[in-house]
Amino acid sequence: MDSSPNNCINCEEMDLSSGNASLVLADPVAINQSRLGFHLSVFTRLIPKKKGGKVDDVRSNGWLDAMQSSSPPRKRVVKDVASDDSDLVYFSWKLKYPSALKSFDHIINCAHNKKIVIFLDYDGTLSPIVDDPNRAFMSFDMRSAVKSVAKYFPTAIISGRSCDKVYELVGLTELFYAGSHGIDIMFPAKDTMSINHTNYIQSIDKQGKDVNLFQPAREFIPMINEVFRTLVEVTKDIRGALVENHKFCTSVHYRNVDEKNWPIIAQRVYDVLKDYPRLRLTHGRKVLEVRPVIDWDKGKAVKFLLQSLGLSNSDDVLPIYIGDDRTDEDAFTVLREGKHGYGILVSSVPKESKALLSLRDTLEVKDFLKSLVSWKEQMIK
Ligand SMILES: O=P(O)(O)OC[C@H]1O[C@H](O[C@H]2O[C@H](CO)[C@@H](O)[C@H](O)[C@H]2O)[C@H](O)[C@@H](O)[C@@H]1O
Repeated sequence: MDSSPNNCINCEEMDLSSGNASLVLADPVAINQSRLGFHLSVFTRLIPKKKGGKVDDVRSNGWLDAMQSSSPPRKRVVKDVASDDSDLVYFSWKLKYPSALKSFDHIINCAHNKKIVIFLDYDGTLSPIVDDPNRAFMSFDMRSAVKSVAKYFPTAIISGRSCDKVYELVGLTELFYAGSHGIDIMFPAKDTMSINHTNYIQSIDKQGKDVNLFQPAREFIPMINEVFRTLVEVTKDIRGALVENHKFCTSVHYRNVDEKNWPIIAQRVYDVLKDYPRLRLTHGRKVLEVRPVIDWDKGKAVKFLLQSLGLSNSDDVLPIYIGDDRTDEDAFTVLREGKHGYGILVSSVPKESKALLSLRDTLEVKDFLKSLVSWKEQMIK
C-alpha cells in the first residue's frame, strides 16, 4: 500500500463512511487517534525533527500536505481551447468527468418517468469561494435559478455551515436544509416524514413556521461550544485565522493566514483535539473542520432525505448532487455505489472524484439549474 500521508487521510475517510450501521462509531478513540496520525510512526523516521518538536505531529500525520493541496487556485479557461499544458490536462480530465451541460440530453433521457431530486452544496457551488466566509453571497440570478428549480423538483442544500447560517444566506423557504455536513437537517413540517427516527424532533423556525429537525449529534453541542471557544483562544494571535461555530461542528479557516504559519495553526488545532477523542478532523477548502465522531456525513444525509421524502426507490427517482468539496465526496460515493443518479463535481482544475460529471464553476451550476427548469417547463406545456 502506498503510505503517503495524503493516502492515509483518504483511507481514514473511507473507514468512517463505510460499514457501521449505528450512529456512534464503535471505537471513537482508536479512530480519532488513527485520524490524528498516531499510527504513522514510519513517517516520523523520515521527517527531520524540528527543534522543540512543535510542528512534528502535523508534518508527520499528513495534515500539512492536505492543507497545501486544499483549494488549488481557480483557473479561468476561455473557450474550450487548450492554450498551455495545464489546459490540456484539464481537457483530458474532462474525458473522465464530462460536462453536465454537454451531457444534459443524456441526463434527461435517464430522468424519463423518474422524479428528479436536487441536492446542492453551498460554498463553491452556489456562491463563489471568497476570502471572507461572511461575505459568501449568492448572486441574484443564482437565487432565482434555485427558487425555480425548487418549484419543480424537491431541492435540498447540504452544507458544512450551520443550518441557520445557510438558511440565512439562501433565504428560500421552499427548500430542505442540512447544515454541519448533514447532521443538522431541517424540513418544513408540511413535508411528510415517512420514517420514524428517535432523533427527530418538532420545532419552530425563526419565522415561526413549524419545522421537523433531525439532529443525531445533539449531545455534542456543549462539547462543540467548548472546543470552539478554545480554538478561538489558541488561534487569536495568528493573523488571518478565523474560527466559526456551526453548532454541530466548528471550522478553523487558514485561507488568510500566511503559509509560513500553517504548521503552527495546524499544530494548535491538533493539540486541542488530543483532549477530545470524540471529535475528528476533516479537511475542506483552506479550512480544518472539527466534527463529532459519528457515522454521519453528507452521503448519509442524502439517503436520509430521500427516505424521509419517500423517494428512495431508485427505479422511480433520479437524485442529482452538485458539490465542489471533499465533504461532497461522501454524497457522490452514495450515488455512485447505489448506481443511482448523478454526482456532479464543480471544479475548474483536475481533481480525483467519485462524481460522474463536472461543471466548471458557479456560473455553469446556474446554467445547469436553468436548463433543468426550461426542460421541465417545456414538458408541462
Ligand atoms: O459544505 P459547504 O457549503 O461547501 O461549506 C464548506 C465550508 O464553506 C465555507 O468555507 C469555504 O468558503 C469560504 C467562502 O467562500 C472560504 O473563505 C473558505 O476558505 C472555504 O473553506 C464555510 O465558511 C465553512 O464553515 C464551511 O465548512
